[in-house]
Amino acid sequence: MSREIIAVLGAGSWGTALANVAAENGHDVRLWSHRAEQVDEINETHRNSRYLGEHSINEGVVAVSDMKQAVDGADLVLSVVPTKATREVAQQLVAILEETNHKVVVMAATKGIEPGTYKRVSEMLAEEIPSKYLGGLGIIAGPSHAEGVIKHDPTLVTAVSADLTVAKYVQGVLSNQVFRVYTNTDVVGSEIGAALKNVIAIGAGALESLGYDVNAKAALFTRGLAEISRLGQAFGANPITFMGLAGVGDLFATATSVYSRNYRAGVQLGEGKHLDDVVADMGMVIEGISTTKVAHELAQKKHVEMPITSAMYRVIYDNEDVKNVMQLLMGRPVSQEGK
Ligand SMILES: NC(=O)c1ccc[n+]([C@@H]2O[C@H](COP(=O)([O-])OP(=O)(O)OC[C@H]3O[C@@H](n4cnc5c(N)ncnc54)[C@H](O)[C@@H]3O)[C@@H](O)[C@H]2O)c1
Ligand SMILES: O=P(O)(O)OC[C@H](O)CO
Repeated sequence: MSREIIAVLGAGSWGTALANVAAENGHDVRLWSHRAEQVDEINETHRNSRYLGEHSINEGVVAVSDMKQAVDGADLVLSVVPTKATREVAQQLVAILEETNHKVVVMAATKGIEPGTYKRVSEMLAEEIPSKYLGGLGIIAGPSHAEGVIKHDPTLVTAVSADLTVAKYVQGVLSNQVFRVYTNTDVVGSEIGAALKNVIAIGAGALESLGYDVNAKAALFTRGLAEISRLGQAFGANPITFMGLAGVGDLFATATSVYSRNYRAGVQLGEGKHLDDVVADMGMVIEGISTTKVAHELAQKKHVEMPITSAMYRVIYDNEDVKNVMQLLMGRPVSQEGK
């Protein structure tokens, strides 16, 4: 693989960890942050302490606060900002591409769905970035906590694009001995799996707060995955995708890990902490809060049965007690698996 120029947009935990992987693979990596003090810290101390504590970042990662410095001449752009910042950042990217007049491959590592429009992240990017500037478009998904990736915990992710050549290109750029990249062409299924596992992870945290054991958690994962898969299939996803890295893989990682912001938010909500305080104290994006509302609405629009998602909606947005919704879920009419 040749030495690629890679612009990473967003220097939170995941953007920094992905930039680190790319730099360790010998690429020319520019990590854009809209916060000047973060740029200075990364360049001077090779740390991003707010997001990744004392973990050191490869010296090949050059942080910049001017997006043009990151994007000029780039072969690959990784968009790693929260869902709600995706359009704004894409618009800034487009303004630069208009100036530099070159094509880039854009991969989003964001996991969410836009409220109101119900657009997946790659759909937002396709709407914002004119095709004449797109050398390819896709997403990166899979079980990959930044905290694990930065300390070289063996990690598998999937590079997903409708164009397999693009997915294979990203696979080549990012793969190494501890970061193994698969490919997939099911963008719809991968994005739905990546976004909706966060809803179930919040639920897993809530179960933990109640002291429920492994049977309850296994039930939540299994039936949670069943409803994610039902919604995905209503949008034309390949059901096999939900058995893979963007499905069960990421669901397992997120819903069992203390690294997960979604899981931790669920624990705190289950303990009765107010939603506003949970969000404020986390100081990092908790995508599942917004995704729960989006998924609840999509289930109604698409007439897909998603009882766990709806229960989580009531816990998060109607302040319903976790124990009550759990009892309601358990009291539903018994039914048949596989439907
Ligand atoms: N953290 C992980 O382990 C992980 C792993 C896989 C995927 N993801 C996904 O990646 C996305 C980003 O997550 P994260 O963990 O890096 O979040 P984070 O909260 O750690 O960091 C978000 C970054 O985006 C920046 N940002 C926010 N709004 C911005 C704007 N309008 N313009 C420019 N920059 C802006 C913030 O300053 C911050 O640097 C999320 O969708 C998340 O689900 C995270
Ligand atoms: O920390 P979370 O809950 O946003 O999860 C991070 C990743 O999506 C795990 O793959």
